[in-house]
Amino acid sequence: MIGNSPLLNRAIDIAVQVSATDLSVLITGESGVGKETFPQIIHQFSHRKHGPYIAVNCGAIPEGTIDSELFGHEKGSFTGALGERKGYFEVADGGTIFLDEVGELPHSTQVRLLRVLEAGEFIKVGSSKVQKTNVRVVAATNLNMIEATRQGKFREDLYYRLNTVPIFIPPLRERKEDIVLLFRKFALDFADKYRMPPVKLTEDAQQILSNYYWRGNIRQLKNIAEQISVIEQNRELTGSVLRTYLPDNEMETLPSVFGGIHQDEQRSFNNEREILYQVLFDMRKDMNDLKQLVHDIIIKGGNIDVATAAKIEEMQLARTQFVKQTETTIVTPQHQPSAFMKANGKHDHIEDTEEYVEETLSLEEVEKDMIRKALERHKGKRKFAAQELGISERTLYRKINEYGLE
Ligand SMILES: Nc1ncnc2c1ncn2[C@@H]1O[C@H](COP(=O)(O)OP(=O)(O)OP(=O)(O)O)[C@@H](O)[C@H]1O
Repeated sequence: MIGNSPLLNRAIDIAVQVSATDLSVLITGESGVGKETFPQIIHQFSHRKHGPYIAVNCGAIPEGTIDSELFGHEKGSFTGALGERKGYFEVADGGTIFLDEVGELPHSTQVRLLRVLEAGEFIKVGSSKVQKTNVRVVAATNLNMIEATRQGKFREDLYYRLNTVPIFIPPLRERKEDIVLLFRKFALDFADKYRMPPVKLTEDAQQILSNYYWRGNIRQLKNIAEQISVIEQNRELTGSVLRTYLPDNEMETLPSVFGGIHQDEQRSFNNEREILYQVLFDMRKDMNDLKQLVHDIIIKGGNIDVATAAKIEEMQLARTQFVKQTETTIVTPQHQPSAFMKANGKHDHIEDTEEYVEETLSLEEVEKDMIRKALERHKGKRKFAAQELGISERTLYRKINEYGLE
């Protein structure tokens, strides 16, 4: 865990102290501050460290199945319950369970959870037999739980039971001294991952980085460190280049405006950069697919069978469609050269693409497309898709529902 600010150290101290007890802990803090590391510290420093540790993202499990996931079910207790199943509370007996996004739990599950916390008892879905379990619960949320209890979304008794020991993880902007340290660590990690020299920050870039608002906290910082590590040729990052990576909606918190670029143009520039970034990743994937294809063809003695031919055609089609989408997205409706195009001297190209203007994709469509592709790339695994997209699993879950991508 990187960081040395007094507020972070205090949170770590509390986690270590409380680990020796079996008290419930509620970790709060904005999204992306690093809450997930704390239950692991608590588990590792506790007498339960040789027992199981199970992390559950309550916000990512559909309401209809969460009781069964947490507490198990009996055979035939609902359609599709073909066999008996153990829940996490049974499996984690003797260990620790981490309930992330605990504020998202439905009411029926809150009742069951309260019973486990108070009596160490639970009942499987479809059963009448009371079972015992000895599990330490650590929960986390980025919601205002007092407000949630006031609005009746979260049971007050459960909130106080969970909140026996509260640990607050401060947002990144309140531990400025950690920002450059974290960036260096991520720059080294990504240099290793992409086999490139690490990006280094000039003095003014360090200042800008430290004074930025970081609404998405460490997750956002990590995401930006990755973008920079992949895209920037010059491995010494200056303040003016860094600014182009920081979303403009938080730019007012920076000491000065961009070198003469208008806000709308900057917004458009940022959207385009994200799309180009996506193109780079897609191209890398295509390269790997191609290498695999060539390898398969060589193994088959140079013969291309029907399946391989179909795969090649599919790849060509996907690439043509993506290039077309990308082109239409970066053409502004008023036929104006965008900031990116100006910067790259591609003004002529825009005036030649009138027929594309009507097809311009909305940001929502682009977002939907990116989410669909990320899910495909990770074979439906939301955790990895969310990581690639730089959003939380809960946000991804919400967007999947919103866009009907199930
Ligand atoms: N101190 C740290 N040092 C290095 N990496 C960190 C640190 N804290 C967090 N991270 C990284 O930042 C990212 C976000 O952290 P994490 O998922 O724990 O945030 P969170 O507070 O649980 O967010 P959410 O509420 O959205 O689930 C992760 O990739 C994590 O590995």
